[in-house]
Amino acid sequence: MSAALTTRARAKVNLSLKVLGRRADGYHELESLVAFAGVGDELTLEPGLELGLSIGGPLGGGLEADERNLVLRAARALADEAGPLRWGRFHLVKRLPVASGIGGGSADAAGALRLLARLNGIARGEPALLRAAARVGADVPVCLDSRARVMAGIGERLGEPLHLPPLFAVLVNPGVPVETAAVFRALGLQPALPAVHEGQAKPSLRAQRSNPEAAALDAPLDCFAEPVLGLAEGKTRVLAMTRSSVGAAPGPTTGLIAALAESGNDLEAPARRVAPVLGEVLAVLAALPGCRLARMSGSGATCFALFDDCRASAAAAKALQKSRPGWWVKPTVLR
Ligand SMILES: C[C@@](CO)(OP(=O)(O)O)[C@H](O)COP(=O)(O)OP(=O)(O)OC[C@H]1O[C@@H](n2ccc(N)nc2=O)[C@H](O)[C@@H]1O
Ligand SMILES: Nc1ncnc2c1ncn2[C@@H]1O[C@H](COP(=O)(O)OP(=O)(O)O)[C@@H](O)[C@H]1O
Repeated sequence: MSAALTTRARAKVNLSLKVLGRRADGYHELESLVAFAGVGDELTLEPGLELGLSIGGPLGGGLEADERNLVLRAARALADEAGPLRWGRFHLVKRLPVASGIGGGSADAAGALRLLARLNGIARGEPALLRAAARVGADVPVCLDSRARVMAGIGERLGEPLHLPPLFAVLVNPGVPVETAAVFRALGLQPALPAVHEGQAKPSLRAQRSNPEAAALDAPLDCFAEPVLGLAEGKTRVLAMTRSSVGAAPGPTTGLIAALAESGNDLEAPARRVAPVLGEVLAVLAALPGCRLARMSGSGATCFALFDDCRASAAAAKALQKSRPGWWVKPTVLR
């Protein structure tokens, strides 16, 4: 019997998130600069004949270890894509809040795929692995190797890994689970009509928008155009951002934060309608001494604050743990 295999399922943080439009199937086209935190869940695979899952950890309480769990869904998806697998029993130590915009479940699914790939000698770039990831959830592909990059499409188009300067952050969750689908619904974009004939006039995204917030979104691209957003374009913009940050005084971290301040998260406003406590979280973070940027990750409700150095982020986390004992507060470095 082989020894147990272990992996870390790191929290994903959407440093910026732009919604470009809604596809005919209802999913939304995004462009997001994603980074990963030092904090995460832990996943172990004990090789054996049966596929199984047990869950522990401080935040594992409300999570069922049944076939709906993303760990088992990922295992089944890989078996569908790659054929019969050697498998075993997973144990998940849940440290990330559930349904919180930092992709804990997606990271667990990606971790399960990595462990099964190791056990079965499946290479990291194997198409079956990537297909299985995309089948399980929009955020799973980017969590496969958990490196900072631009993610586009609905999450299946990934830019090259980026070497961002370290971002000293505090992650905060007020303990209110937020369903991703509810936030996208609250954005209020109508699905695009499917394109029937080549060359046919294509309805603009602007025309689809059914509320003022959505209308305020800047949509330079038509969702029928392929690619919706050349990943190269997104990548160039991020590289320009990090490059300009390198030259900016006093350091790359500060420069990157300044560049990020010019972007935003298009899901923040609809998420605030779904979970009004977000307004309070963001205000509290913005008022922390040394906070350079306060923003929501993904569809919420986890928010992050960025600081110039780790002393400032550690002090802010300490103050927050004291003043808001009911909130989940984690100082971490995003990379
Ligand atoms: C918004 C993001 C940003 O990174 O993060 P989270 O807030 O979930 O962490 C992701 O796109 C979420 O990815 P993930 O959580 O894997 O989404 P899925 O399970 O595939 O989809 C959940 C639901 O969200 C909606 N959805 C999701 C992704 C997307 N690009 N467009 C959508 O409209 C769909 O209604 C879908 O049924
Ligand atoms: N292993 C898992 N960890 C977290 N959530 C899971 C897991 N398996 C299934 N889920 C379900 O997936 C949904 C998304 O969870 P999660 O990835 O934590 O949030 P988000 O997509 O907002 O980042 C939740 O509704 C949760 O019930």
